[in-house]
Parts: sequence; C-alpha cells; structure tokens
Amino acid sequence: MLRGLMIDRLALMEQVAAYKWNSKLPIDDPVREENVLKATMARARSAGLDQETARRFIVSQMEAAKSVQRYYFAKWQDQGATHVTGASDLVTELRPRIGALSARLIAAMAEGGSQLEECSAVTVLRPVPPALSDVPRAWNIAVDGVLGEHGGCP
Ligand SMILES: C=C(O[C@@H]1C=C(C(=O)O)C=C[C@H]1O)C(=O)O
Repeated sequence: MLRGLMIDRLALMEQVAAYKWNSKLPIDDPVREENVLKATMARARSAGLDQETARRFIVSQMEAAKSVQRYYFAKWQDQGATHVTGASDLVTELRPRIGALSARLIAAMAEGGSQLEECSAVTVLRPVPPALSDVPRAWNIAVDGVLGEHGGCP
C-alpha cells in the first residue's frame, strides 16, 4: 500500500518535468513545497501521525520527486529536445493528483506506522520498482524518508 502510493507519486514526475520543460519553468517551487508541507502536517495531526515522522517523510518524497525531474531535464538537455509531448497541465491535472496521493500516503503512514519499525519493512520497500528503474537514486531518497532509523537492520 505505502510502497504502491510512493511509486504512483514518483511516477507522475516525468509528466511534471515535461510540463516544466515545455514551459521553461524551474524544477524547484518552494511556495508549492511549503503548501504541501503545511497540508501534510495538518493531515498528520488529524490522523494521529507523529509530526516529525510526517515532516521527514514528505520532505523526502519531495526531494525524490525533484531528483526524478532532474533526471528527465538532463536527458532532454542531452537530446536537445525543445518540446516534450504528452504533458498534462501542472495546475489543473498533475498537482491535484499529487495532492490526493500525498493525502493517501499520510493515511498509509498513520495506519502502517508500527510495521515500519520492523526490519522486514526494509526488505519490502528497498527494491527499486521496475517503473522507476531509470531513477534508482530517487527511489532511495524516498525510501530513506521512511526507514531512516533502520540503520542497524541487517
Ligand atoms: C512536483 C513538483 O515539483 C517539486 C516537488 C514538489 C512535490 O513533490 O510535491 C513540489 C514542488 C516542486 O518543488 C511540483 O512543482 O508540483
């Protein structure tokens, strides 16, 4: 559940990158990030999820999201691409979908929280999903935000 939602959120980032590439927008949007963070903290509070856990989690999902976008920007730069086809609108389509996934992610974190304390969570979450095989480092960033305290697991 948690893994699937994390994959779904990151899988949208190629389209986010395409929209920004075509519109010549920067990858980083600190105002949007602040809004995502605030919404997440409010949701975490009502779901009974620890604030620090929620913050660390969403900050790493956003870092991972930007890492995916940087991968595609570099690729299109190398290819000399001026316009990438198939990009949905960022504001009316992509961000509402990202927002819905972020809400479900916080619910999943709140529900599965105690399981994440176990070392088996590492085994389940760590493998790079096939859909994200081009961006393994981004996946690792996303997973580190969930499993940061598991340094001692085998
Ligand atoms: C996904 C986006 O790109 C970046 C990543 C964000 C996120 O993961 O929520 C938010 C803002 C941007 O810094 C976006 O602009 O919406």
